[in-house]
Amino acid sequence: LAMDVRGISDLDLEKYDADEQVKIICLGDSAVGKSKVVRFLMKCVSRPQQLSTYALTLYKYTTTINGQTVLVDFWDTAGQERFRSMHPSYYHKAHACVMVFDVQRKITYKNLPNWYKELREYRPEIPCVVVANKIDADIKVTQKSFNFAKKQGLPFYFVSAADGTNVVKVFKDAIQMALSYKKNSSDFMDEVMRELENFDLERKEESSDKEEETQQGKPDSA
Ligand SMILES: Nc1nc2c(ncn2[C@@H]2O[C@H](COP(=O)(O)OP(=O)(O)OP(=O)(O)O)[C@@H](O)[C@H]2O)c(=O)[nH]1
Ligand SMILES: [Mg+2]
Repeated sequence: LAMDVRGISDLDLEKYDADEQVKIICLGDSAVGKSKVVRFLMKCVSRPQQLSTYALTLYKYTTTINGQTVLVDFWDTAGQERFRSMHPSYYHKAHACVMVFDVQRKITYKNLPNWYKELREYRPEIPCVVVANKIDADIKVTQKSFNFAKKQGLPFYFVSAADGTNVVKVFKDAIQMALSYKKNSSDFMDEVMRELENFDLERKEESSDKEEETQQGKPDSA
């Protein structure tokens, strides 16, 4: 699977003439507005593409950040969150997460720690932002305090997918964080992936050195 994902990414970078690629995922209870937020965003970007399967919609677009062309893969699920848990492949190699709740439904806020816990099981260190959506329904909610984000040290945004308040800002920030995460990543799984890649290279080098080695005598066996 890892090989496939890597293969596809490389093709994409060429196809889109991009310098970088980030995968952003979205978490939160059903009907909080995850899809509406990303659909609003797609109206603000150039050349958006959409690939849908029964369980997942993948949005792709390119954007320029700090002079670099960044290919953004945004993953949105269709209803899997009703089962309170996402398939592990959803988290695979994600670089940032946008966690959404509905300011009009307290239960969706109360469920944030559950989503956060699952995220951290798969991706211990990726940047995560918290989105309080549907503020258009009652602007007074922006005076309320929602302490979950502060307690976890996560950026927090009041958003409306209906009128677009802060939508572009959230994603701009999330992409920027994803890029700097990619640069400085120390997630355990990423380390493992890097080691595997290096291991592959070492083995290739080793086999081309083989002839030389046998002539010089067998190295100490470990
Ligand atoms: N007033 C208002 N309604 C919104 C907003 N965002 C989403 N909605 C409405 O909330 C409902 C659910 O929105 P979706 O985008 O389908 O929610 P979702 O999180 O993708 O839901 P699932 O795909 O079922 O998990 C829809 O009726 C939207 O029109 C918003 O910012 N303001
Ligand atoms: Mg949806």
